Amino acid sequence: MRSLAATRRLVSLQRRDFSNNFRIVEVGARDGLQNEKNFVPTETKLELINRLAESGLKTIEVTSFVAPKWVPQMADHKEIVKKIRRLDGVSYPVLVPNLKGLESAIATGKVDEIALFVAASDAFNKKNINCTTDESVQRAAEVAKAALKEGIRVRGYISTVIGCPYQGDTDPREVLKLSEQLLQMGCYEISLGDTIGVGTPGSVAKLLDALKGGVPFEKLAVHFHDTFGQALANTVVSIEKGIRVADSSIAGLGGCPYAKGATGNLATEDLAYMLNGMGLNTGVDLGKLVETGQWICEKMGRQNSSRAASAILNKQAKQKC
Ligand SMILES: CC(C)(COP(=O)([O-])OP(=O)([O-])OC[C@H]1O[C@@H](n2cnc3c(N)ncnc32)[C@H](O)[C@@H]1OP(=O)([O-])[O-])[C@@H](O)C(=O)NCCC(=O)NCCSC(=O)C[C@@](C)(O)CC(=O)[O-]
Repeated sequence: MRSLAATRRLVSLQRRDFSNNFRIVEVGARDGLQNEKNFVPTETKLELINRLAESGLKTIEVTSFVAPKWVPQMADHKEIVKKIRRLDGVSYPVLVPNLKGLESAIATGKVDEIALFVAASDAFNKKNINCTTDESVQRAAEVAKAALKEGIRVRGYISTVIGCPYQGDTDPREVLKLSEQLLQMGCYEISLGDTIGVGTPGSVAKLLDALKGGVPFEKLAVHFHDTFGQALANTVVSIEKGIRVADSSIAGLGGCPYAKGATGNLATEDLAYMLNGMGLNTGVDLGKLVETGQWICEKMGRQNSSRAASAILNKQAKQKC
């Protein structure tokens, strides 16, 4: 017979959904590259996506169907979705800002999942997608409706959930309202974006507590940028609160073109290393991730921002000597 204390512990764990499975949503090919000034050749992007899939990642955001005038790096979106080597069991979503983007994505005949995005700040929405928050919700609703009609799965992003570069701190109640609206539109998951990486375990806990009760946590993901070096700590807090999905970017690539000073996302290698250590199952091969991260950094002539990758590569180099 189980003791009363053990039963209480089990019930409490079940309530908080402490499942051992954790899904990493890889956003390096989109969020990671969109801010790069020099155009990354399409062939390099394709090889990056194919390598990421081979490392065991199950969701890889591959590009965005935004206006090339706004983000020239993503102008090869059609070619990308047509030429990826698709693996069974892997989803390859694309970011879509409006109906025009959705129509282009559908025309490729290859898109079965999209991601919509709105921000919890009028000022950021205006800079990023040239409309107010209310207009962005209306736009997102139209896109979601049209996508779902075509049998396309829809994920939703909320940006600036902690702070906005133009407006300051974000009120968690605004994030709650937007989350409910995105769920009503039919988004299967909401990714909470700390776009400029200002969050701390304190502010992230406050946000998640404000969402508790209003949004099912199994429908939430977190998307941390690492500007202040808080992304891993913020992820741990989110895990403690019951979240089991996080977005990250290989080698910590990235930054938002409309959020000056924001650095890349949490590095996928750092996230995978930490989750392994916490006994959470991601299904990814850390060694392959590290190779891919280093490969893309060498291709782009940039430094690898993953601390775990640098440590692993240093150790390997020493062993060779
Ligand atoms: C939304 C718009 C298009 C509005 O931009 P706009 O200028 O207001 O749009 P418009 O409807 O007036 O059209 C202007 C021109 O763009 C064209 N156009 C219009 N739409 C499209 C389209 N889909 N694809 C291709 N072309 C398009 C349209 O046809 C027209 O062409 P013209 O007649 O001048 O030749 C623009 O502001 C835009 O593309 N913004 C995207 C900015 C962006 O990509 N930001 C980064 C992604 S969000 C992010 O990174 C945050 C996230 C998700 O990662 C989470 C986090 O970290 O918080």
